[in-house]
Amino acid sequence: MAQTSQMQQPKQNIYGAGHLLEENLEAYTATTFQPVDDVLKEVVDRAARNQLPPLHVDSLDGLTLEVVIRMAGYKKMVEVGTLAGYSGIQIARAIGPDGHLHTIEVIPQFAEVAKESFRKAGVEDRVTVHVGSAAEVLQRLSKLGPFDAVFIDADKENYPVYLDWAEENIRVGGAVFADNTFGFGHVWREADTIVDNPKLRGQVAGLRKINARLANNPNYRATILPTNQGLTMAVRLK
Ligand SMILES: C[S@@+](CC[C@H](N)C(=O)[O-])C[C@H]1O[C@@H](n2cnc3c(N)ncnc32)[C@H](O)[C@@H]1O
Repeated sequence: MAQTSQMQQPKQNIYGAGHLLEENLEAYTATTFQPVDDVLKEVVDRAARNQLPPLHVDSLDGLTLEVVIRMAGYKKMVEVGTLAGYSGIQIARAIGPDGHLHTIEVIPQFAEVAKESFRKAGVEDRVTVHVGSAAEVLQRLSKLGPFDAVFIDADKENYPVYLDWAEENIRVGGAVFADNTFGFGHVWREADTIVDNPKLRGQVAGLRKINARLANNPNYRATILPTNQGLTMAVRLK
């Protein structure tokens, strides 16, 4: 049918699942709300020149994170997964000059790129970049808690480990944010049905666990923003 043949093919992500947001709406939101300013664009370009993978938070999710953190007035935050500092800059802007962000990156080269990003964004005084495996660094950070919020955006398989830590180290009224919680379009599947891609199977298993845990924990009120990547957010009630 003519109408069908004129329809745009849905965009595909790296695992072949479609993006949720229709392309015209995606273009409209990007033009209107302008989630990527010159500072963030420079980070993306410099990260590419340094051959970092292009895995920063979806630009609209990053902006949402910034706006929600500002609304809540959070000041003391932890980020698991720094990469080049893209989302870290948005968090740092949101917490303001009297806030502090501890961000954790396992690859030293990425951490160096991120430090440069924080310098260039003028937020280096309010950000500490910790180099190391998140599970280990988090244990050391416990003594600085409790924290207002944690943004989980590293190895998806280990999200449940990071959620364990977050549950112990955020205050009542604080929040857990987790990125990519649609599992690249596959989170609706039982993980063990993903037979052809063991990495994705592990990622989906981790993501399904944290979504279910947050959705069913009476100490939290949780939702998932239905963006292209899925952004889970949960506030601690008690
Ligand atoms: C999706 S990227 C983070 C993107 C970043 N939050 C942003 O939006 O700009 C995930 C990052 O987590 C790091 N990472 C992966 N496993 C990790 C671990 N076990 N501990 C700490 N960092 C880890 C990766 O090296 C990568 O830089």
